[in-house]
Amino acid sequence: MVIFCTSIGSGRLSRGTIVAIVVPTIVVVVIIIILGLLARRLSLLCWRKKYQEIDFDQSGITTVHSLQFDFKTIEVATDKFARYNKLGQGGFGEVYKGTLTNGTEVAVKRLSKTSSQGAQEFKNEVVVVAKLQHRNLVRLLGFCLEGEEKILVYEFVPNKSLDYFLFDPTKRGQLDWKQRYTIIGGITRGILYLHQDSRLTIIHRDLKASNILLDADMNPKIADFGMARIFGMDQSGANTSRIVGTYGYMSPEYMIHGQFSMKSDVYSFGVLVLEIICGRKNSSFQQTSGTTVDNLVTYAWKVWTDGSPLDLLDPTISDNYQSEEVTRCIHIALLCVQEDPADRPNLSTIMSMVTSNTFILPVPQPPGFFLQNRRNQERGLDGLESSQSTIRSGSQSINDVTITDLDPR
Ligand SMILES: Nc1ncnc2c1ncn2[C@@H]1O[C@H](COP(=O)(O)OP(=O)(O)OP(=O)(O)O)[C@@H](O)[C@H]1O
Repeated sequence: MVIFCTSIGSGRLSRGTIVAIVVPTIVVVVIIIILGLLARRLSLLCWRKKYQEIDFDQSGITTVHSLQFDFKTIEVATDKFARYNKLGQGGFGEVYKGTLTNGTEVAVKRLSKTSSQGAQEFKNEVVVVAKLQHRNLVRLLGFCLEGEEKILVYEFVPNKSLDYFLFDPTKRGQLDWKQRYTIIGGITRGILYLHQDSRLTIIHRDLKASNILLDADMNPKIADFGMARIFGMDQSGANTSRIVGTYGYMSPEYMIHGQFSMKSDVYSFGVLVLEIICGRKNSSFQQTSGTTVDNLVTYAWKVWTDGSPLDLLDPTISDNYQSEEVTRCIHIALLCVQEDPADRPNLSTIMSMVTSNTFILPVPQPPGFFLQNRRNQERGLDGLESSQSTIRSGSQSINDVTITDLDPR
């Protein structure tokens, strides 16, 4: 450049030479500037796209694409659904543990192939359910839909389910009262979110100990809350001719008349709380005194009215509990299992009852199945509520039972 300038200054370069050098230089500089501007514009565009995606997410629009896993990814994660990865088998299909390539552990639910629901509807439901986020709910991370395969991918919850501890004679000793009380609080928060705090009203319809998973710190996470939606099981009304749920946890009006509502979930919650307190399964609970045989709910009512509620407490819980807390939980459970759904508290009231010891609890009315149970005993139908089997409706059912099949009257 110095030579070039000196040459011009000394007048040694011809006009043609100057043009031949300067013009290409200017062209190159202009091209560099244009490319720089383009690059800047491009990065701005990318940034805006990213921003819009985040914004979309916050406004409630999640793309189906972002939730979709391809079958190959699932196969790799589960080592082709290897037996050693199998976590268990539920009414909807088999569940496997998987590890994604980024190290995230997932639970993969391979749904039975008989669902009648269409692919688009299935995807829509997954998008809706994946939006539900609460620390006491098992998070649905995505799905896979390829050929006949319908797969749901959940966050992996490491400590198995509540029934695994609660109903095992040795393991239930690992759950002290403090933990059980925390678990009751967490389940309450989870159902409150499903019923009232999310943008949807979700009635679980199958609340039970095996659907409560425990995380690394033994905090409860409700599982399977979206299954009914995902399967599109006759969900639109408050009455159904088909019943899904598990005997023993189902409210009388739901089991007998097919009427489900948030109050039928409240009933199941009440049964679950009683199980957590006594460490025994509702379905196998039998307490005989004289000629009467009580199930868990009727026994809880009996000890309550006798003024000895602590008789219900799991004997593996030694002295390390506050009797007012236990009594209060039994009281709340009895309010939840009352015969008339209108008498049962809603979840926000239950939340206040569980968290505040100054909240005045009303006097409970007799529980559902209390009178029913007495009638059944007289008529030799006692085993009716003792089966723990799950009932599913729809084409994927294992026990497709209609109301008339169940009506004990
Ligand atoms: N997200 C998860 N993380 C870890 N384990 C899970 C997860 N989801 C399910 N499991 C385990 O997989 C097994 C089967 O679960 P699934 O929910 O399909 O059936 P279930 O609750 O046992 O029965 P049902 O279908 O009658 O409700 C259970 O042992 C459960 O603990």
